[in-house]
Amino acid sequence: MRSAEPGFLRVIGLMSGTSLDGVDAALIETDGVTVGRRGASLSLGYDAALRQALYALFDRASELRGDEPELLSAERALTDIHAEAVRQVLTMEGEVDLIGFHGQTLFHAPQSGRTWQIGDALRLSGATGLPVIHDFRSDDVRAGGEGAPLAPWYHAACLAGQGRPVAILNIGGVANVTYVGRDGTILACDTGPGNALLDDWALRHTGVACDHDGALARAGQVDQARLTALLAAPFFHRLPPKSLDRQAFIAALDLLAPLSAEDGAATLVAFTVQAVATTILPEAPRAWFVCGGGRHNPVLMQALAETLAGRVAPVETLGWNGDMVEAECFAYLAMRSLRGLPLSAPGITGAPGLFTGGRLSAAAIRPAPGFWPLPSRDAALSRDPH
Ligand SMILES: Nc1ncnc2c1ncn2[C@@H]1O[C@H](COP(=O)(O)OP(=O)(O)OP(=O)(O)O)[C@@H](O)[C@H]1O
Ligand SMILES: CC(=O)N[C@H]1[C@@H]2OC[C@@H](O2)[C@@H](O)[C@@H]1O[C@H](C)C(=O)O
Repeated sequence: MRSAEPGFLRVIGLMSGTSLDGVDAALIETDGVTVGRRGASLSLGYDAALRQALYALFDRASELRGDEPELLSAERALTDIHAEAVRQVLTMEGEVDLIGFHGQTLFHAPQSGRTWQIGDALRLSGATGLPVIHDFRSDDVRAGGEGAPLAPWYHAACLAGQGRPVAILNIGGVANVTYVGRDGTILACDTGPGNALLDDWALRHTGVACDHDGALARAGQVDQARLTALLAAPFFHRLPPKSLDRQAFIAALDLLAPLSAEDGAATLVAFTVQAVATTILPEAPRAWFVCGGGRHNPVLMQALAETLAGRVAPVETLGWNGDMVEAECFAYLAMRSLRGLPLSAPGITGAPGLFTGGRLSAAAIRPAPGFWPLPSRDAALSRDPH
């Protein structure tokens, strides 16, 4: 079925985040400016073998050339899970026009001019018969930006009528915030760790890569001296925009190693929360709406509510699906890329202007009627509120 809205395409966004838990897929209808109907969505978990293969690649990502057999084999497996996710959405939704494929970030070092998301877009296009936009971050980094976060474009497009200043806080493997000021100015950055360190800590101590419902952290005490040491890192004194690699604070696990499983988990939760609280924003947000897997952790949510000045609530309060915001975001960004609309902005990624980004891969595509020709870039830009 075609999108009912003229100029809108039906786009599947695919996100596999830094938590390494799997891939999220979500369909939205959009023209890259306005968000229309949200359609089917689902998550497919990585199996243990793929998760381990990816984790092993993280550890040596900065030295990889890109043609190592174990890298290529993980990339194929990763791509095929994404193709399966698309197939399942197609079964529920019928005709779709475009895919936005984030890929798995292996390495993110914008200060060295590199950000690297693996995933074979041409293979995905061939497997699904759909055009695929991918590699969303490289152009921004080449232009001098952080390459992340990119979700603020989507957060801002979805916010409507909330009292400002307002913040959307995503707590994934890494945490990031979108701040919208009184005058609508958008400022964004990664705030610090999200769940990734806590997942690694839980895996080490319990064999399960998640402190489910905060059970460990709830039973522990924060080690204030170690927390202070962690928060002394220069990152927390930098102004936004700024971004992080998943492994940026991995040494925290060694610092906390002498602690019990419970105290270490409590300290890591406090680390995530204090990192958010110390993020330098123009004004304290009146409300923080939280998305990403961290909002399922009640101990983390309670600590955020006790620490932040404004109201703290899950994005479900706004009628959003907090598990699918990032997948929807990459559908939205794919449409923006297709139309040549900006993905970069000074307040979001620190790029020195407004730039588009992303690449189109199309193998054996069956474009839906009306897909070509695209709306003109100039017409799109003149209607873009950002
Ligand atoms: N019930 C729960 N209790 C505690 N933590 C949970 C629960 N459910 C999910 N999580 C956390 O959420 C994480 C997944 O979050 P999410 O899917 O937002 O991450 P991601 O998309 O990989 O990250 P990123 O935003 O960095 O790309 C899990 O790894 C886990 O730590
Ligand atoms: C390099 C990279 O993959 N960064 C991710 C990661 O996960 C959360 C945070 O760090 C954010 O900066 C970004 O993802 C979201 C979707 C973004 O670009 O907005």
